[in-house]
Amino acid sequence: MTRPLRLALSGASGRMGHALLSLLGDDARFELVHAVVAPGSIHDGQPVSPAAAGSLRYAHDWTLAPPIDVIVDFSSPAALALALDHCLAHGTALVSGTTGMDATLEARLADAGQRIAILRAANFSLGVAVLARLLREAAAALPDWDLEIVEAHHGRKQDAPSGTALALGQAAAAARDTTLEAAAVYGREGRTGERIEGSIGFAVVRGGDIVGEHTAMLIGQGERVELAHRATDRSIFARGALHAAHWLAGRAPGQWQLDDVIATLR
Ligand SMILES: NC(=O)C1=CN([C@@H]2O[C@H](COP(=O)(O)OP(=O)(O)OC[C@H]3O[C@@H](n4cnc5c(N)ncnc54)[C@H](OP(=O)(O)O)[C@@H]3O)[C@@H](O)[C@H]2O)C=CC1
Ligand SMILES: O=C(O)C1=N[C@H](C(=O)O)C[C@H](O)C1
Repeated sequence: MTRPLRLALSGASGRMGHALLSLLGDDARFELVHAVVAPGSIHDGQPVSPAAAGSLRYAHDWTLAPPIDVIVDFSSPAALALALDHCLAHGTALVSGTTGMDATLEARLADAGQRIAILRAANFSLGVAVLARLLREAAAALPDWDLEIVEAHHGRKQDAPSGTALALGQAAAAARDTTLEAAAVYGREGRTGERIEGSIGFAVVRGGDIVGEHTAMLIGQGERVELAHRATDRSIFARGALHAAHWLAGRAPGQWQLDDVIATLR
């Protein structure tokens, strides 16, 4: 029998950390060996909860981490940068769902694929992967229709638009032979003038406990196509990330995609 993969969590005390820990308790594919929280966190040094690994306690950095096969990161850009340092120093595989990075960290992450196996996704749900495919097809089939992307999340979310909304926008832009940099319009206010032809508009809703909702509206004259996904439970993201971690550990260096993982599930 093969031994379980040694898995570490970055962002272990967060909403996604909790969802991952809940699944890891029953997942024989993994042994949780390290669980990182923010420096100064009330969780630092406390027993990991829900208890996934006996006496394991939350840690505030990677210095005392044991050998790790794969890090799963749902945290913040600052925490992801530290997890990436650890992966590069030890050749460890990295699965990350963190969103809201600046261009410098984006460039470091893109470069990391030359040295480690890395898989990033703004959304680890199967439904959003299918939504992206449908949107690519619709955006190409209806090239002149206006495209607006509306997303809604809980009030504690730190970044906007969501990583998923941006990824959907990128997918649609590519299907129309343009880029998000060229086409995006983020929010509208005051005397905006007419809609810019060919633009992709983003609108953001924040409130309460919304897990994550994305709607792409393709708006024509006298008709409209809406493609929507609503997440109601974070376990969908956690399950997707653990599938990805199991698939990624031990792979050759590279920038791997969630679609690579999904292809093997068929
Ligand atoms: N790709 C996907 O499918 C999904 C992606 N996400 C993304 O995952 C990320 C986390 O989301 P969520 O769990 O809701 O966020 P939370 O705010 O609930 O949790 C953030 C976690 O990161 C830790 N953290 C924050 N800053 C640091 C730091 N500087 N060093 C070390 N640890 C740090 C926090 O520790 P502490 O508690 O101690 O402060 C906490 O454990 C976000 O970017 C979100 O957009 C979310 C859901 C799905
Ligand atoms: O912060 C969240 O909660 C989520 N973030 C991701 C994003 O920014 O797209 C994915 C999901 O919608 C939940």
